[in-house]
Amino acid sequence: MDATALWQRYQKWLYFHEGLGFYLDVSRMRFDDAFVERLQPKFEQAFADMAELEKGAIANPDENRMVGHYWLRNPDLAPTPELTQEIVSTIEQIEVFAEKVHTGAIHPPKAPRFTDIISIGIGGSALGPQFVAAALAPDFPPLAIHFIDNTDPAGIDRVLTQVRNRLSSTLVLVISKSGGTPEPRNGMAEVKKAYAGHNLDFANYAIAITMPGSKLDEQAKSEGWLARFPMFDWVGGRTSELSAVGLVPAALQGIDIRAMLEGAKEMDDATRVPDIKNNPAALLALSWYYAGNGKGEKDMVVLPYKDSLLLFSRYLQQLVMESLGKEKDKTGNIVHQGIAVYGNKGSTDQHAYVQQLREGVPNFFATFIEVLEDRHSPSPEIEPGITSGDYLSGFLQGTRQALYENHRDSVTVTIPQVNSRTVGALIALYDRAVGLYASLININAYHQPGVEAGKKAAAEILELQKQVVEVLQQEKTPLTLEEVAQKIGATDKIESIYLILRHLHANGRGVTLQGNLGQPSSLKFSIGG
Ligand SMILES: O=P(O)(O)OC[C@H]1O[C@H](O)[C@H](O)[C@@H](O)[C@@H]1O
Repeated sequence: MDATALWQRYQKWLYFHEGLGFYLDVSRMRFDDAFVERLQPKFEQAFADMAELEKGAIANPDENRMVGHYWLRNPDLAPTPELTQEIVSTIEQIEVFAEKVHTGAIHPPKAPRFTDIISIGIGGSALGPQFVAAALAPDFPPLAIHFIDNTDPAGIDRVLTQVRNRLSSTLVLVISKSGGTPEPRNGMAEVKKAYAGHNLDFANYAIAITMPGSKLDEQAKSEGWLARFPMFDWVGGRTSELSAVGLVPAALQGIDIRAMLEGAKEMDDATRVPDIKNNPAALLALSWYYAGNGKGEKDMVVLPYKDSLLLFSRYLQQLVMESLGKEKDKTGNIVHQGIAVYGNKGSTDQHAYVQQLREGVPNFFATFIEVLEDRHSPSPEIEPGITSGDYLSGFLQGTRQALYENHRDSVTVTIPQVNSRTVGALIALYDRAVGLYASLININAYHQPGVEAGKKAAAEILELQKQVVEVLQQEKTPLTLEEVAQKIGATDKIESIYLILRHLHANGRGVTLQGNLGQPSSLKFSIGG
């Protein structure tokens, strides 16, 4: 396509939202009108599915749940007045609480103000708060946030070390929808011990964000924690940023949560329009379908040209891959769907893997995120007439062009600046794009059956560990792996037993071994003695 035709195509497909100052350019995806025509019936179905979902249909039948994250930013849409009230009052509660923490009306027992937050959560209970903190927290927030999003002891130590001198003025958010996920449970248990070690009563510092009645909720209630905020059954973890999960940490950091909700609501209104060309989420879903042939054949590389949006790709990774990565479609056919998502930021990534994008395996399409405002103040010139921001902008254009010339397609999302409204809008845009795309390919985007397998296997390993330790504690003489396995009747688990013992040995857990480390079958293990 020559330059004139491409410019025509650019203008033909450019989407602009005036209220948000938001643009979407899909001109560099090479679909033609016939393709759009062909997808039209699927889109009609997708728009209808979304309308049903928003009205409160059981859109997640496998878990028998409604899917209501859109109601969070427009509570009047909720299917019952009770739900509307619940949403409205939770937001008010969050604002009042944050205000009291900021003014010192709520303060730690031995200090006038809270200074820091340790936020404990994983998956959807971490990625949104992390993304939003990096994108929107002021340079000097009223409370500085630190995340524990794993059960890695060294990671936990790192956070506890960062706040070691301020533990007595550090709030702890424990965020878990289910209230039973092992990682945050472990993080909480360790942090609680750290507070006890400093003679601080954890309950005076701890806040639970979880479904009412969950294990975590019960614990918070019985121990009299500082506060509890509800997470609703009908909000999935990966779409929970605009529920208490994201709003509590954001409000505490001084982020304008009303503006985030407003931006999301405006984008929800725009993406409800049942017309592909005038609906930015539909244009994204169309582009994804085109790129990957409706089968995820191409990966989505997300490249925001703005440091503060670095974590957007990670946030999207869960949203897209956990929602779309499914073995079966809704009819039960084996489909192995999904779209792989990765990326960090431009122009940084141009000096890392963009070489492969331009010349290597053509197994991706790019999503550029452009921010029009370089910085809040005027930029100095670093060459006559040229600023650093001009470079950033030039690099984005250059990479988009270089990829296109080599038959690598891209979409470009443009926002005027990174602020609470535009971040809310981005979250809503992708929520809807995922929902629409899921309808196009006929899968349930709102469950995650595959996650359970790993959890179950891990639980079995921990059970096996207890048995292994018990056997070795009873034995007087060192045992080989085979002997251990035989004694517990698990000869098929010999490799697991080896890995368990190697880990215990490396951590001074009383396991001694003799033999050749490079030949596991030569090893003999004992405990104590
Ligand atoms: O918030 P939680 O219930 O602790 O869940 C945390 C995360 O873990 C699960 O394994 C799910 O796959 C995620 O969708 C979820 O966000």
